[in-house]
Amino acid sequence: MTSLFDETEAAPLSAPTKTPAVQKKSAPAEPLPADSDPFGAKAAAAAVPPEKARERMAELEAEIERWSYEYYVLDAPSVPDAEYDRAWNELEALEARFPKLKSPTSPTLRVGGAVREGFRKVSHKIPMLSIHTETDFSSEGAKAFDERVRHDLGLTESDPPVEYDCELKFDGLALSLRYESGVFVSAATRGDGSVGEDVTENVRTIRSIPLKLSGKYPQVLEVRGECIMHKKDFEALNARQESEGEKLFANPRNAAAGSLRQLDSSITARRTLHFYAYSLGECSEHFADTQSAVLDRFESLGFPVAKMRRVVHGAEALAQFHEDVLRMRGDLPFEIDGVVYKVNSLELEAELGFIAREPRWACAHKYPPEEALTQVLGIDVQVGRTGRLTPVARLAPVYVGGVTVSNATLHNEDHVTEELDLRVGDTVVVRRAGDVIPEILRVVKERRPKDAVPFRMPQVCPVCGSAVIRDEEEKDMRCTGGLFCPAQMKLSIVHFASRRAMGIDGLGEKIVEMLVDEKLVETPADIFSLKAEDLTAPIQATVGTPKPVKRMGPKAAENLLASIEKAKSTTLARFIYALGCRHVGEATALALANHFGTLDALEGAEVDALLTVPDVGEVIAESIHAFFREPHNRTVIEALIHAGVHWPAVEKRSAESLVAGKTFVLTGTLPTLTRDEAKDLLTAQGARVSGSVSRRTDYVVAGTEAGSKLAKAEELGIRVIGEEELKKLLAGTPL
Ligand SMILES: NC(=O)c1ccc[n+]([C@@H]2O[C@H](COP(=O)([O-])OP(=O)(O)OC[C@H]3O[C@@H](n4cnc5c(N)ncnc54)[C@H](O)[C@@H]3O)[C@@H](O)[C@H]2O)c1
Ligand SMILES: [Zn+2]
Repeated sequence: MTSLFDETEAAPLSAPTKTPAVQKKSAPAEPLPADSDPFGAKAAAAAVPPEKARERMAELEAEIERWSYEYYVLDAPSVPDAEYDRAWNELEALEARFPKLKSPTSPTLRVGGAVREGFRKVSHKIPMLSIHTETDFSSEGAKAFDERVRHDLGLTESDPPVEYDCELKFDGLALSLRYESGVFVSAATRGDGSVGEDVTENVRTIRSIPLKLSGKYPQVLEVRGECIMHKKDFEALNARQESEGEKLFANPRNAAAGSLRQLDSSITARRTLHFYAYSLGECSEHFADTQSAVLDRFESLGFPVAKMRRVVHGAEALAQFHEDVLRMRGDLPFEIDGVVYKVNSLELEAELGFIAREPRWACAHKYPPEEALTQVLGIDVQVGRTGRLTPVARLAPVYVGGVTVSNATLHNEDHVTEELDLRVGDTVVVRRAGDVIPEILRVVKERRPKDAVPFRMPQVCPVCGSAVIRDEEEKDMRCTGGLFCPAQMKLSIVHFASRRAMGIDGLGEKIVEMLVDEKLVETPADIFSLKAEDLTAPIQATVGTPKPVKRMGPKAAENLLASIEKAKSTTLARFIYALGCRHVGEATALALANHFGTLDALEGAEVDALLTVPDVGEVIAESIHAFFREPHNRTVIEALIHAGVHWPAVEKRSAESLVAGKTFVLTGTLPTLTRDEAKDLLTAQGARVSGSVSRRTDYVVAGTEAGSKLAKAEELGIRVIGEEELKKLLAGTPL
């Protein structure tokens, strides 16, 4: 059982469901399986009637061209990668189905982007290619690649497994660094694969790139790798951009690309970029025999190479790497979108060669996308255990982060209306990374339907109908029906019964959970009408439970009833604290009791009157006022008093507290109060609490094991009191 006090509110988001293994062809809106066709792109391609194929292919080409331009040239994608990949996969599937219709300028034949104006062009003697992506996110992706390699190499089942080098697939942009006589001379982006942009001056500002090589190096050496921005640098950059009113970057990849492809290298210098080497370009001599040896040599020459890499044999070990990396993905300082498998022997690589834009000896095995597009069908409001109202977006089911997601939390009203400007009907980018609750990153405004409805938070609690107030400090809306609202009942009762509130021994979390679930207790007042039979009866057997379980043993029930009886006799301060009004801690409850003297006076107090109580500010006054204005709460309070809860009359005194302005020193262990609790109670009434005893000390409060402070007090003749006397002072009784 998770604790009732879990910080995370019980926003009962239906847990994302694992996608079914079988795909239902009839309903295209259904979530699609993670298998070979995660986005349904292939199914979509198969559904295109032949006479519509040409049109659809042209449409997809145009879309991909536009998105590529935004991504590679402007570094500002308008759609998540998954949306791009879906279009790409559909186009590829259509081209396979209708090879005659394939355009000679199809994006599937090209690598990446173009050279941005303003940059000098650089030709790559050895082209910088793309990598074939396995569309199957499961272990099948690794198997498919291994099978293809074995087939292409003409291997049979009796041949041994192929040796591979496994690496991370960095999500950044590819760079080629050129060294002559061991000195860095130039750097270029991939561009369209054969012509890239000269970014030499910008790359010089990346600290982890050596400007001079150490050890034995070839005369000419091109080191290729990925330029990336670490996650924390990305967040810092976006925070800075925001505070300066500049545009925000969609993700670390675009931030890295945007920072590197600056015409003014002083801007690049202000951004923290990193580089990881992963392949060899032009080289004036034999460099190594295997891909893993290439990386080892890069390392010894002073290049950063990712630690996480592995030489393995066969498909199963590839899949194992994929799985192992996924588990540590969240802990990496940078983003990856998958892993890369490469045939380790460079001789075999040469034998395998290339097709179109891709080498046949490597593949990218990606992870399910963490971002996807979907539509907001509605915004529901849920009530958490502390009464907080949380808007939750109901989404058209979408495959993201490896599961099908159908809702996302929206935090609070400002988040919906101001930060996101989200309306029902909007198309949004949803993100789900690791086990984190899905969230909406942004709205695709261009796709907003005309009739999209702005969101308003309800004025009453959707669970219990009590009034809702807004906590300006926390920007949260809360249900004020704390004593009545079923959503809050478990926590309310645990608090009500707690040691420092009504002090009902034996009414802990587990029992409260049972009492509320069994509907024996619906408000705190019901506690006082519990009977022994209620407590000892068997729990309603639910389907599947083998035998009925007793709610409680007879002895425990008897003890609980006795402590409930005893708790009826309390103090006004404890009672006020037990009501669990938001922001009213023990110290405030005591101040309220002393100030108003009776519950009636407190219940009837207006905000202005509440503000005159020491330590009660605007937020607390509003909260108290709203709490007692809520008729549901007053009904429960009446029922409590009717049940026999009572307290001795409080001697109404002037606002002047006996401890105000006095200096206290706390030492040793007090019987019931912790040091912090005692301190809070004192400071709430305007006392000072000091750490050391001096002539200016008025009282030393000593518990057991009091040490040197007690001795000092005696030496200086300062009054020493215990917890009982402290409580008397706090309650306004002179000693
Ligand atoms: N959102 C959009 O609008 C949009 C537009 C265009 C492209 N994209 C994204 O870009 C992808 C296609 O980009 P691509 O053609 O550059 O292919 P790619 O990024 O899928 O794979 C090739 C690239 O991987 C990188 N890489 C990272 N680690 C590597 C390693 N260890 N070894 C070798 N290479 C490594 C290199 O930069 C290489 O150029 C798409 O799948 C899509 O996700 C998105
Ligand atoms: Zn409520």
